[in-house]
Amino acid sequence: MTVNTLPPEISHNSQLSTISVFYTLLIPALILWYVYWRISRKQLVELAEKLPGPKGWPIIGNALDLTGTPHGIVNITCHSFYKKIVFSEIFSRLYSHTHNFDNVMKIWVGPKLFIFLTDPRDVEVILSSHVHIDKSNEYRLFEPWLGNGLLISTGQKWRAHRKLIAPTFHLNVLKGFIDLFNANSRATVDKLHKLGDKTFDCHDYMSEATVEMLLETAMGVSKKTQDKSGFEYAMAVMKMCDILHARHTKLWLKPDWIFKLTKYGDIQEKLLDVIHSLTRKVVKSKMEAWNKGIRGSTAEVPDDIKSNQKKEETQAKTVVEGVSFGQSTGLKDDLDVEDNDIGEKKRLAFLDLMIEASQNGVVITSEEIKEQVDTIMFEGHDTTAAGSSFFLSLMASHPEIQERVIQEMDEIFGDSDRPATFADTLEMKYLERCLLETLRIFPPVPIIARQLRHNVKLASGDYMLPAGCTVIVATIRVHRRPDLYANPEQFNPDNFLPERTANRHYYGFIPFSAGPRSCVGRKYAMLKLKILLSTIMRNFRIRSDLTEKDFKLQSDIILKREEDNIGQEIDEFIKLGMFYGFGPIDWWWLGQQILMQTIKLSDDYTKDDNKRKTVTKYLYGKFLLENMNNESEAHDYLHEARHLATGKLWRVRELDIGQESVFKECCKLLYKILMAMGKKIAKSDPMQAIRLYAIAEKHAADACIIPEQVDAILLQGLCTMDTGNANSALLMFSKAIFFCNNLKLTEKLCETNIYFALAYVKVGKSDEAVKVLKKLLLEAEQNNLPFYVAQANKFIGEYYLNEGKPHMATPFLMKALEKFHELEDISNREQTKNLAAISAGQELLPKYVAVILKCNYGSGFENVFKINKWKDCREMFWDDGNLSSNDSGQSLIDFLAGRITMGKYKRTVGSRSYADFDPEVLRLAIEKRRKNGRPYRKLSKKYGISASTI
Ligand code: HEM
Repeated sequence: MTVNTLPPEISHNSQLSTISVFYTLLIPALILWYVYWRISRKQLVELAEKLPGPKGWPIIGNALDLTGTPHGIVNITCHSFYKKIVFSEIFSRLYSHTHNFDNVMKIWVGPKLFIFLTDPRDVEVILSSHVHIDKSNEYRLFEPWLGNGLLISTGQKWRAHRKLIAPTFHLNVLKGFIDLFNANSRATVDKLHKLGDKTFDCHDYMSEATVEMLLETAMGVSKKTQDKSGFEYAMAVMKMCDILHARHTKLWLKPDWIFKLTKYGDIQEKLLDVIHSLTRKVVKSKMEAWNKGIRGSTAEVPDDIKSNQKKEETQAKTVVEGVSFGQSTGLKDDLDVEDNDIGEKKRLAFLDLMIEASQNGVVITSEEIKEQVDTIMFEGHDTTAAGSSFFLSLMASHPEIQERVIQEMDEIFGDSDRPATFADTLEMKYLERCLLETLRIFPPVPIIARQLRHNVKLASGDYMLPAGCTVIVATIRVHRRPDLYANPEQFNPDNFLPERTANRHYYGFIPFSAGPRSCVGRKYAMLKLKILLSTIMRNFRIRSDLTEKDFKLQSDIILKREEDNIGQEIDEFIKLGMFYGFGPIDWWWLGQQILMQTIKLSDDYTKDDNKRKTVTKYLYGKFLLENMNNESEAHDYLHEARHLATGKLWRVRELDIGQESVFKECCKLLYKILMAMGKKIAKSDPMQAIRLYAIAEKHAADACIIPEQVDAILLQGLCTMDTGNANSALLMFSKAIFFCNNLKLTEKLCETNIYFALAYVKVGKSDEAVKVLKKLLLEAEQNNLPFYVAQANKFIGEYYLNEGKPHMATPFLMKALEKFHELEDISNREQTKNLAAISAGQELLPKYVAVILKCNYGSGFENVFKINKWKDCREMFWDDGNLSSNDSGQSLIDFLAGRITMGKYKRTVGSRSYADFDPEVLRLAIEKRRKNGRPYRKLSKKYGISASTI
């Protein structure tokens, strides 16, 4: 041991000096690193200095602009039109910076240089190039999810796979999907009808619909391939996007090793499990169909929709150009190749083609297929879900425009509810303009990032972008340029009148990007959106309490609308309810009122997948149980909360509740309630108690509380024994033993073994019981569990006593007595003392009787007392003690009385039972007779000891 002999102030000073040495070394090290970095990246730094951008700090640059909450709200005013748009904090900071710089803006985030482009001429330089196709490092975070799929890959791999995949989204392939688009759109409308007049978040429904359509079309499998709806997958994708967004904005989360140590790492793993399990199922199911010779989608199309297929096929040669399918007028890419360029073989849908390619050669491996399926599932669903949700929101906030869309639908379809055909989609001119305008004002992919390997000269001015920087094409800013769109912040479908689009720069509208790395799914997206949205508009009028200026945008990977205020309000209520209901102040009645109101408020709130509703019901159930002792009502609330939380990964930690998951917490409380209910009725109605314990057991298993699960099994076993079915009880106890052994629950194992032995006794297998007890004794001794050592000894002793082998019983009982005494377990100690006394007594009894028989006639009893006195306190055998006053005689009587009280161990001597002795009477009688000088004879006779024998 070392002793610090320095006085405290000296020790403190030495700590200070260590810290100051550290800083003295750190600061020059940082300066040196900075100088080295500037020299090694001289060209990058010099070219960057010529670019405009907001002022930053030394070393960290503008990194502070990227801190803050992605969901925090600030109001900003756009420079020219004074129209308020509410964006999230980071998003709005960057967005407003871009207004201060005309076409180009640079920011430094530590050593990383980002350059934002907003001029379509510059955007063209980057996007039309076959050289600048590398994605920026930020896309690396997608890798655990999307692998090296089309979105992320580069170089030869990207080129080869793009060539393979692009034709699978050719218009002629897409026309074959129309029936499925119609069928799924109808299914969505049916779901919406069921909601009646309720307000709901359309994004959830759009997400589910787009996932299911992708599965049935591009993947060619039935949506029934997965057990659950597309909703679960869509929610997992949304949460994954939140995590990726957090990693983009919280710089310390970027290194993988730190990320994995955080809660985000854990959550990501679980989400990827949900996502990848769907992909695996999809590929497996398609592979099986392929091996059976089935090509095309295996999804079923209802008959009334199928009937249009023939008519559609005759229109297959229609060639469509222009904005109808998302491309700017005049631009062509690899998706726009003519029909004749596509051989019959290439006109397979996406996953069919992938599987064929993997079987016919080395073009693509099965791992690569999985990566591409993940990529298409993500890119194809979240983007269209966002686009369609924005469309519906805008319809609601512009009723006059909505009416024009509905009017167009009436003109095309009249009163018929027939499914839409491809020709119909070409007729939907106004809806199409509304859709394009939606994608302009709220582009689902708001920015595109590329890594530059070479210097690039810009077209808009005398600027050079240095190799090594990240270029960001700020689509959302390009789309809101006043020189391209009059009143750019205004939703105006006429921006896409043919005469206006014809005069606009090709790269002034790029929701799907453009050039060689443009979106492969743009035609697919447009066709699907037209069918889905037209079906909805033919069935509903959309209303919303929000106007466009209330929209809050989330600076996410995919642009989305922020959560509304109701969710936040419920969160606040929950916190208040918890504070008053469970807090330190005794205001539970206020807590109860708040929780009851929160239940009402959250009952109709379904857009968070019922999370808040579930949490509130859970809290109220807990309140009723803990504060009101109202088990049955608490049970109902908790049961409902548990049901709603089943299969959900909700962490209630965000709401400061601090449990692992609502589901598990509900199960724990339900377990408690059912066990308590069971115990209350176990005596009067053991059958019902068994049922309650069985449900409690299931809850304990769900909550992963195994010792509690074992308790529930033990109680089932005990009740089963009470019903006289000891054989079933044995089975239950062996189940409990199995759990205890597996999980090394030694103490529980000991307890269970005691019940196990008891059940053996009940079925008449006492020898088995004693084997179990001996094993238990060993186990308890090895694990130093004195209570179970005592219990085992006691029961083994009792067993031998019952067997009529007191000489074997006594050592065990004496050991048990000693242990209970040490443990100060009074009740067990007293019981064991009696047993030990009986056992020892039984051992000695024949000897006592023999001695009495040997004693002479007149003093038989006196001698018995003397023997006993000698046994207890080693008094001289020949000393004539005073029987009436000392306790030696009393101890014999007690001994006899002990046997009498223990009843079950009673033995008879001669013709009389010891049970007939009244110790007090006996003592007084002996005393009296002795004093009268007529000792013992009659008394002996009275108590059945015959005079002749004596
Ligand atoms: C409204 C709907 C959609 C929008 C706004 C959209 C937008 C975009 C954008 C802007 C890019 C370029 C991203 C970048 O370079 O960082 C892109 C790429 C991509 N999109 Fe889409 N997309 C949509 C729908 C779809 C659909 C439905 C699919 C598939 C079925 C799809 C598949 C892809 C793929 C695979 C890429 C990567 C292409 C490559 O790098 O070669 N997208 N999308």
